[in-house]
Amino acid sequence: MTVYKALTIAGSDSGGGAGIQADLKTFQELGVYGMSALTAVTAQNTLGVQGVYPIPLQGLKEQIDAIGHDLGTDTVKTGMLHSSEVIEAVSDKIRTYHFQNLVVDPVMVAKGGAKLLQDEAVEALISKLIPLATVITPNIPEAEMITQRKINTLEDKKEAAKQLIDIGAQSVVMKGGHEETNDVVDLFFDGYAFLELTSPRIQTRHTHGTGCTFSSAIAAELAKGKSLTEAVKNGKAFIRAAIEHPLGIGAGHGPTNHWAYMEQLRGVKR
Ligand SMILES: Nc1ncnc2c1ncn2[C@@H]1O[C@H](COP(=O)(O)OP(=O)(O)O)[C@@H](O)[C@H]1O
Ligand SMILES: Cc1ncc(COP(=O)(O)O)c(N)n1
Repeated sequence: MTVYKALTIAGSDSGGGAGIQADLKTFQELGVYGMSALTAVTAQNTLGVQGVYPIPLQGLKEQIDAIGHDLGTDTVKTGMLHSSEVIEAVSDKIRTYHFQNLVVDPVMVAKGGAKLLQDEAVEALISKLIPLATVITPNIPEAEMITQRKINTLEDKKEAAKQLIDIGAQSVVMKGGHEETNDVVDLFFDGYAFLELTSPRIQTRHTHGTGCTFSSAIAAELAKGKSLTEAVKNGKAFIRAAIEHPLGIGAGHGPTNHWAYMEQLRGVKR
């Protein structure tokens, strides 16, 4: 049996909708063996983030070493990295172990407004991590922060995507969840051609962890050897199903449904 492996380097969400919990659920659903290196523990639920507790840097490094020395991985996904020290340590480890297929979700702010990345860490993201990325998956505010340009039109999105490639990413998916259009358009750019991934905008408040889930689905598909374009298309199908069939739990921004995509493929009704 071939076992495909994926490592998430991200924060813990006690509420289970975002962070490493969302990542590991997504890996599992897509048939990939999930591993994790925790950057921080958050006390969090559908109402917001109540606390952020960074893991000591040495503890984070040892978690990645533990995987690098023994199990190895077919893909790495990064989420909440919190500080420039963490970004530098993670970039060093990725280079040391020659980890392939890096999906960088440049998490900055939680849906409720809590800061998950310190402002001064954006510089480290640009100089250390983005140049290693196979694909980077910013939402519009994150892309604006990294490129220092306002993004309003499709042309703006394309220019920002080109800038992210110039910084060193191999490809970009600029996510359209934060726009106000009828359809959600995620723009994929591999440095050569643009591909618009369009789906109807679902009217829902249950969007906690959408970015984490989407980037993990892409990472899982890359681990299985799918091409970048296939991985991004399948990732979009995974998150679309997860948003379309929310679990309806929690009083605030509830989690997405990580079972929905595979249940849809298997024709299962919950
Ligand atoms: N209301 C929605 N309807 C359909 N798809 C959505 C919706 N909101 C987000 N998505 C999808 O979820 C993924 C994450 O998008 P986005 O919300 O922009 O990222 P983030 O969670 O990082 O802020 C994207 O693939 C986007 O297309
Ligand atoms: C630990 C952690 N990591 C990431 C997010 C971002 O979530 P989203 O995917 O909704 O942007 C979060 N709320 N908590």
